[in-house]
Amino acid sequence: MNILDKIVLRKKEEVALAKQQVSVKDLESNPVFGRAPYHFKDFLLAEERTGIIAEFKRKSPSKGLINGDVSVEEVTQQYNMAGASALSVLTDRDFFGGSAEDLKAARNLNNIPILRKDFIVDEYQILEAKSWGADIILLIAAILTPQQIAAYGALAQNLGLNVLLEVHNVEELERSLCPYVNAVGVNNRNLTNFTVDIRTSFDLVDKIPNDFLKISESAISNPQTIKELKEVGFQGFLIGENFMKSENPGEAMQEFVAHYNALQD
Ligand SMILES: O=P(O)(O)OC[C@@H](O)[C@@H](O)c1c[nH]c2ccccc12
Repeated sequence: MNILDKIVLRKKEEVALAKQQVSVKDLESNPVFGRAPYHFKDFLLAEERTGIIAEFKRKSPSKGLINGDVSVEEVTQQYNMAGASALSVLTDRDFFGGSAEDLKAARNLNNIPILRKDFIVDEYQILEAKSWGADIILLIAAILTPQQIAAYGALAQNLGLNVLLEVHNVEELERSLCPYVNAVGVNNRNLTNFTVDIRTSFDLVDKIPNDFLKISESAISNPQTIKELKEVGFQGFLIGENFMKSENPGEAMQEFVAHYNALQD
C-alpha cells in the first residue's frame, strides 16, 4: 500500500468519526457557513498580487517535520502582506500536522481566498470547508472517480466555493475535467512515491484548456522558475516548503517576491 492509499484509508475513518460528532445541521448553522466566499480568479489575476498561493504546512510525509514552531496567525498574515493571491492551509492532522483550527484562525485574520488543503473523499468535508471559512476546495484526481469529481464540484459550486482540481498526468486531466472546476493544479510531486519534477508542469500546460486557471504546485524554490512557468501560461504558483522551512516563513516569502520583482526590471 502506498502513502496515498494510507492517507485515504485514514481519511475515511476520520470522516466517519467527524460525522458522528458534528452533524451536517451543526455545520450549516455555523454563522461562517453563510459568508460569501472570495473568488480565486479575482485574486489570482489581480495586478497588485503575485499569483503565489502560499501554504501553511508544519510537516509532510515526504519531508517529516518542516517547522513545528510557527504561528498560523503570524505566518498567514505575513504571506498576505507579501502579496499572496491566496492561502493554502493544511487541515489534515495525522500526516501534515494541520487542523480545522488553523484554517479558522487564518480566516479570521485574512481577507484573501483560503484553500482547504486536505484529501477530500466525502461530500461532508466540503460542508466542513464552508463552515470553517474556506473559499476553495482541492479535489485530487488520483483519489477520485470522474463521477465523484463532478458531484463534489457541483456541491462546491452550489455553496459558492471554487474548485482546484489537482492532476499529475494527462490521463488524470482528461478523465477528470468538468465544468465545475475553476482551476487546474499540476502537481509536480507524485503523491504515490514523492518524486518531484517541475517538467510535469511544462509538459501538461498546453493540455489544459484556457478557460481554466492554471496552477503549478510543489517543488518551487526559485523566482526564476515562476517567471518561466508564467511565460508558458501558468497564473498560479503553490509554494509551501520553500517558505515553511525558514524560521520566518513570511519573511522568506517577502524576500522571494523581492527577487521575483527584480527579475522583471
Ligand atoms: O511544499 P511544496 O513542495 O512547495 O508543495 C506545496 C503543495 O503543492 C503540496 O503541499 C501539495 C500539493 N498537493 C497536495 C495534496 C495534499 C497535501 C499537500 C499537497
